[in-house]
Amino acid sequence: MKVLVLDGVAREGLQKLENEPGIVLDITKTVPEDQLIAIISEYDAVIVRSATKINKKVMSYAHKLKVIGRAGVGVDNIDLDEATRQGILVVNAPGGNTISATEYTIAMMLALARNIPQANTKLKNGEWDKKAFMGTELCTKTLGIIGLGRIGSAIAKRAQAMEMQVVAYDPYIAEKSVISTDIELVDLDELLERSDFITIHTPKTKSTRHLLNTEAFSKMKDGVRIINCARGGIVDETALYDALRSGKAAGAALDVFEEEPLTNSPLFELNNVVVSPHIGASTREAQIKVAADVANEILATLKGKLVKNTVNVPVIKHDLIPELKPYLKLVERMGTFQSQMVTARVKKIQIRYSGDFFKQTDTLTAALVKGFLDPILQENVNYINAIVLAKERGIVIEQTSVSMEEGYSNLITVRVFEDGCESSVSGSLFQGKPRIVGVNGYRIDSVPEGHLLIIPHVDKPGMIGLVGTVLGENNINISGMQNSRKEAGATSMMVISVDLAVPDEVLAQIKQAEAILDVKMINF
Ligand SMILES: NC(=O)c1ccc[n+]([C@@H]2O[C@H](COP(=O)([O-])OP(=O)(O)OC[C@H]3O[C@@H](n4cnc5c(N)ncnc54)[C@H](O)[C@@H]3O)[C@@H](O)[C@H]2O)c1
Ligand SMILES: O=C(O)CC[C@@H](O)C(=O)O
Repeated sequence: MKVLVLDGVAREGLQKLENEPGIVLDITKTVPEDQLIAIISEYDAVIVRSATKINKKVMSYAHKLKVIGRAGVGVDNIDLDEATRQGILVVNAPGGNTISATEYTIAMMLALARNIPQANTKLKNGEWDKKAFMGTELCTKTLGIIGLGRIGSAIAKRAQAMEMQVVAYDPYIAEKSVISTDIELVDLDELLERSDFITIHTPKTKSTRHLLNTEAFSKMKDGVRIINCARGGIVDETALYDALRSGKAAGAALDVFEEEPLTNSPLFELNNVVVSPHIGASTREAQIKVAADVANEILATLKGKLVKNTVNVPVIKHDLIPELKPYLKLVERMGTFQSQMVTARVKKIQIRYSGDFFKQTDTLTAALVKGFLDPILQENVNYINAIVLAKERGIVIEQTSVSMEEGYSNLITVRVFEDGCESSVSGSLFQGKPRIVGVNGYRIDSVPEGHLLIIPHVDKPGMIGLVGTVLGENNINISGMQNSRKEAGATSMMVISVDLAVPDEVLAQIKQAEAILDVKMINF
């Protein structure tokens, strides 16, 4: 397996990956896109910081790529939709640089309040100018934090230690009680109206792009100071420039920009703007932590283990992995079972989870759909792209969860709706091992391994013997057999485990027998 490491990711953090037998690490600086395209096809994994763009074009050359690792939080340099479409896992290292980015933001706020960079430059240019640098205290001032996640809440703690009043806007935090009681959660307009300093700590998304635009600036206090150490483009740079020129804003500190790298901007001409080249996470500690975190994720992915910090598939909590693993196997097998039962165009797959599935039903559904599509598609289907591929084929995926039922502590039932018909399979675990416990409403108990024959037939004497004889004559050994009926004399369901795949002509021989309604062979 080959891993390409770009953008100067800290080597000290990569030791685990480097020492892993069977993994070759190529570590290099940021390379231009044409060079990346020329080499990317060799690699199973790539690790980047924020400089390299892993876009659709790069991915179209990345034939072996299984995982993209981001040594940091923001993944806006990676085309997530395309990665998902191609079944490439994207992982990141979200916590490793929180403290560094937090401390840097506080440093920027102080630099802004006290004109430290400007005073430094003037004195080094030979001017002792005490009068030019009248600053402002932070104590008692109101800090507005937009985005109260890892960094936003760490900023709040530090700002409170400096006796600032903290207000915050984060529409995804519902309860005041989940955060520090001293942080006042307000709506955006109130934050804009009340804050002396505004700092942004959201990702860049459709809803945060140009969140601070001309209209937002018009609602702010005169003399407001803006800090953006999150992502360029959350502040509209033109609107900011106008606010600084008009005196509406007294200053801005920016670590991030709409276009990066950036060496020339009207903002750089303004004396009350402090800038830096996206270095909020640039400390040795943070870089070693994010490199080590992402290396662990890459290693887990390449070794086929479950991964914690996934960006484009639902996250599985590490401590749930042992519990979840047998269910993942079960649902994948159930999906494979169902795709081989299909006789007409599939319209909908409906999954019903009864019992406690650790709130991981999205992951289980992805595994089930993977199992369903895998036998019928040429392209690589995995947990990442399975749902997207199903939707592209017009298949509706529905899932519901209910509490325990039917005597099973955990039961999963999949119904597949086809043009004019439907079929179902139920599964559960027995002593930690997957079992098929129902087919089209018939109770059975079969191990989903090897080959299963599914034979609905009229409930009358001699049917089991008939099928057993045909299989025996063709030297096919039966390793398990179940027969189930709903009522006497109606239809029964025979489920037979066989040691070998049954040839088509033998299936046809069984099928033509009187009272046999159908024969399907399911291969796992
Ligand atoms: N300058 C740097 O070098 C540097 C370093 C680390 C992180 N970052 C950036 O800092 C930002 C925050 O990182 P984090 O680790 O705290 O992320 P996080 O995911 O922990 O927190 C983000 C918060 O933003 C909130 N949010 C999302 N959309 C919002 C909206 N429309 N309005 C208000 N709040 C919204 C979320 O609810 C969440 O609480 C990210 O953009 C990250 O890329 C920059
Ligand atoms: O890696 C970097 O240099 C930037 C990191 C930061 O922007 C992040 O989102 O984690």
